[in-house]
Amino acid sequence: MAALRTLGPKAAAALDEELMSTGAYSIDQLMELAGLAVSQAMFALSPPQKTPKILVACGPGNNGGDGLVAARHLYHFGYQPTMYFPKQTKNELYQRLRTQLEHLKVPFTDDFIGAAGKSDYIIDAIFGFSFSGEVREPFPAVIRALAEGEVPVLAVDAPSSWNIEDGPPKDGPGKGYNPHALVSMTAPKPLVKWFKGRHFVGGRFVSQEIAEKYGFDVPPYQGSDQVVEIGSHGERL
Ligand SMILES: NC(=O)C1=CN([C@@H]2O[C@H](COP(=O)(O)OP(=O)(O)OC[C@H]3O[C@@H](n4cnc5c(N)ncnc54)[C@H](O)[C@@H]3O)[C@@H](O)[C@H]2O)[C@H](O)CC1
Ligand SMILES: [K+]
Repeated sequence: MAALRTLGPKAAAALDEELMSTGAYSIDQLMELAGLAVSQAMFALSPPQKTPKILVACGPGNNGGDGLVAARHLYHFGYQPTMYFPKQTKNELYQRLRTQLEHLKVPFTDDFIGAAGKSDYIIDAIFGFSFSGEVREPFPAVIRALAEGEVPVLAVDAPSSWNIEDGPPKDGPGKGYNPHALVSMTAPKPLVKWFKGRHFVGGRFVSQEIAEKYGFDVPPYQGSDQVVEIGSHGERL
């Protein structure tokens, strides 16, 4: 069976714009569905009885927002999430997502490496389709730990530090980073050509008509699932 078609970074950003203008969605709604999909992918990989302690690393953009939402759902599923969210903006949405977690007594840490050593799984919600250039502080040490660590990682939309079109970096902190699992948002990005792990697609909010306009496929979601597992490179299973 043919692989699901990929969505490049420019088209992914344009799709987001369209969903939030003529599509009449708010960013809160899209992020809620994206984060719920991340939490369902985590549950499909390993339930809270097996891997209770999840470290969620959040970057400064919407990829990080997906991580904040996912952590709240994971808490309600019975996991014990811990947050690493070093670059916080004054953006009101992110402050609300943080407050929601604080009300659940979900801890925030500045010590990624220390927390990683005590975790059963890590969610990489650092950078998504708007990542470019060299990894800037404070993230190089975090990316290096993801690349070298033994704790399995679920990456949100992209393994952070990978070029969205050209895949894994040949040097720098992300060299050798190939996470255990990936959940692509809306559609796989071109970088999946180099991905080797378990692969899910989520973000169940796009019509066939919109998918055709942007040249990607709506994956075969089953029942009320927010994610569907596909092959590493986007093959339909
Ligand atoms: N339609 C969907 O599927 C949706 C996906 N969502 C998620 O949103 C991200 C894309 O979010 P965006 O805010 O555009 O950008 P990122 O989070 O990828 O990153 C921007 C953020 O990172 C900083 N940055 C960029 N490059 C670097 C660097 N080299 N070093 C350090 N920092 C860097 C930049 O300054 C910004 O602050 C997508 O992947 C999905 O996960 C939405 O949640 C909902 C709709
Ligand atoms: K990521």
